[in-house]
Amino acid sequence: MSTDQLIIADRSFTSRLLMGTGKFANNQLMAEAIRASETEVVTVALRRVDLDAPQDDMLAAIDTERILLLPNTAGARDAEEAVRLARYARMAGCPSWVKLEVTPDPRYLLPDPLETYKAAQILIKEGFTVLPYINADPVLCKHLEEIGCATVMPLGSPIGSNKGIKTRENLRIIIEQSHVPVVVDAGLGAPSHAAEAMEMGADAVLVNTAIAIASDPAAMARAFAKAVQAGREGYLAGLGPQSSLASASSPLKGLMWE
Ligand SMILES: CC(=O)[C@@H](O)[C@H](O)COP(=O)(O)O
Repeated sequence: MSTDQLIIADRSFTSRLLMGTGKFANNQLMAEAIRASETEVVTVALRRVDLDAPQDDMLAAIDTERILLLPNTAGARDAEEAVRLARYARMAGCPSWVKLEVTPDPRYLLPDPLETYKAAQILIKEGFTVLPYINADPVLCKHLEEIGCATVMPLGSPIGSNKGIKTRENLRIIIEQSHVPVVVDAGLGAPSHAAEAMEMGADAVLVNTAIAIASDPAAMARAFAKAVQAGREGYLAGLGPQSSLASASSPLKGLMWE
């Protein structure tokens, strides 16, 4: 087993690629992509599945022996709706982990910081392990960490936009300050975006759209997995500093004709 484990709450994971399950053309493509990604955490929108129906095709496609099924509260417009969805998942037998998403505005799907904080407080008191999706706001991240969130999940850019990391400076501060894993979530549209997040020192990334809408989702999932691994290894190896001036790679003194 790799010694470089991602630890979230009381669980450890080898893969640092979390995957969403929306937007796949069918469950078979989704299952193939999940396998190819080697992910160990898959998020599922509570609104999309019937937790009371064990034969629900979508859940059947996920090997829950190996993979943590992380219910998310996608579609919740305020704290009350998010809390209701999380309680429903637990009552239906899901683990007490929840990816908390509160997005009142359907146009940009940006997370509501106040309602997310409020819901996180309630759910943590009720014993949930809470992984909140949030704006890349370093102050909010600190507050969520202080009340006991298991991770922070700041966005790279809006959900489904594929624009990559547009929040780089704030992410840098969040990564520097955080004592819980930082999972860059949303907007990562290409494997290089995921590598960039990992090279910055993010602990993990979450990707859905870019994999689901690729012409070959399984191949794209594999590409993301490699990029996440490469970015992580680059980060651990210690990237050199950037400079606005050039510095020669070969010696400029002692040349043969000198
Ligand atoms: C908050 C949310 O819904 C994201 O987890 C989303 O599923 C992933 O974002 P992308 O679809 O942009 O990869």
